[in-house]
Amino acid sequence: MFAKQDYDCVVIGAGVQGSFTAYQLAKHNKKTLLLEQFILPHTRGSSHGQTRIIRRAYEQDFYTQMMGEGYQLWAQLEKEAGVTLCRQTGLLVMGPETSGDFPLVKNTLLKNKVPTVILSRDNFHQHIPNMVLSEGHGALVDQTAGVLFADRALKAVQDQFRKLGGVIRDNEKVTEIEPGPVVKVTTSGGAYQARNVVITAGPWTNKLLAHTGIQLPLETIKINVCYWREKIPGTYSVKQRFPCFLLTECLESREHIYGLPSNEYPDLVKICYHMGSKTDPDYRDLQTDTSDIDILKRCVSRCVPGLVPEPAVVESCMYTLTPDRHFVLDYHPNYSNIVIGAGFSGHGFKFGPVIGKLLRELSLGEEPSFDLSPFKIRRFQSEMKSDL
Ligand SMILES: Cc1cc2nc3c(=O)[nH]c(=O)nc-3n(C[C@H](O)[C@H](O)[C@H](O)COP(=O)(O)OP(=O)(O)OC[C@H]3O[C@@H](n4cnc5c(N)ncnc54)[C@H](O)[C@@H]3O)c2cc1C
Ligand SMILES: O=C(O)[C@@H]1CCCCN1
Repeated sequence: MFAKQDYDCVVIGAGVQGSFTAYQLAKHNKKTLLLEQFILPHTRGSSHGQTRIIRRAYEQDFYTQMMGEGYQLWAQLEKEAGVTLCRQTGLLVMGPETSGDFPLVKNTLLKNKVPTVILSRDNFHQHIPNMVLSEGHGALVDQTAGVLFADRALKAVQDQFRKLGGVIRDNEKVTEIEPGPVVKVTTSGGAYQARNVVITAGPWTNKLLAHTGIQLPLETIKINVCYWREKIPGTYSVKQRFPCFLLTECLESREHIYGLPSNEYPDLVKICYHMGSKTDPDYRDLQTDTSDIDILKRCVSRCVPGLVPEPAVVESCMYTLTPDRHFVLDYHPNYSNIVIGAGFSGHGFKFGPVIGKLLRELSLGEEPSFDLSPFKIRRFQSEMKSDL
């Protein structure tokens, strides 16, 4: 057996949430180990890829308010690391004007005084050329929104963590967790113990929680990340100040469809369906359902006519969904020195710096900076009777 190495805190999983949590713990002078099953960087979880949307446009006040601090913390990391991680583009939100999510988002933005432009049918084309606003749909722009450079951000926060004295061990899969006043963590390459453990294992969360006697109602789905070619190069480019966009629902779909201006791959616009089919994270590519791509083709053809309605590039990513699509940020129900950050339901990246801070606060027994009641495990009581 390996001799056990002592840490104040072990964080399991070096995606965006684990990396920011480890960074926050190291910043607070905790001797911290960040464990990752794959060699970094990797493309097997939820945090890889060039871009993500950052926005304050949400149906719920609590997310809009959390992002108030989110932007400040992203700017702080940019300053510390000396790299650009965000580019402001605005987010165009479109959807049925008086039902579903659109009026909720509009209300949250106005209530929280987020810089927002409400577009009318008359001035829509002047602001947003080459896109179609469907009959009965409203449109607005969250001006604070933009693109986050995801891969660059992950590297930046991991580098800062190391600079603070943190240790990252990649290519080490956690194979056992033994709860207790001191938690013992065994990996494929070593054995560690710590007063506190944080589990941020993304799609693998339930596989890890199995070692601690509980299962959460999480579902992992595969997302087909589609890039669509501009018929005329540059039409939807970030350089032309084309915004990110979010269709709350449309003729082709009741799920959200979202897009980012062409940027990371020349002349290709990323447009995805905010749903996918169930998958086991260890067998992601055996999930070959493409019904989402068929929906996207029809929607792109109608609403974004300057794109070739056939994806030129398809990459893969995963969401870990909770039943209500809100995160899990809580103590383990049976062990107060194990904290869980999971179920980011396809919208967690932008919150990375805030989640890191909140999980650090929970882990160190501090008062959380935001009300965490929407994120408690207790809300799943009916789904997980036997475990609670
Ligand atoms: C296509 C797509 C588009 C998205 N768009 C947006 C967006 O525009 N804006 C936004 O805010 N969010 C977006 N998201 C969501 C966001 O990317 C995720 O919420 C976030 O990346 C989740 O991070 P995580 O750290 O929880 O999970 P992961 O990134 O999956 O990290 C978990 C890590 O734990 C490791 N791990 C698991 N088990 C073990 C083990 N036993 N031992 C060691 N390590 C282990 C994994 O290998 C992995 O690296 C999108 C997601 C996808 C897939
Ligand atoms: O979190 C986001 O901002 C995007 C919006 C649409 C769905 C995917 N995630």
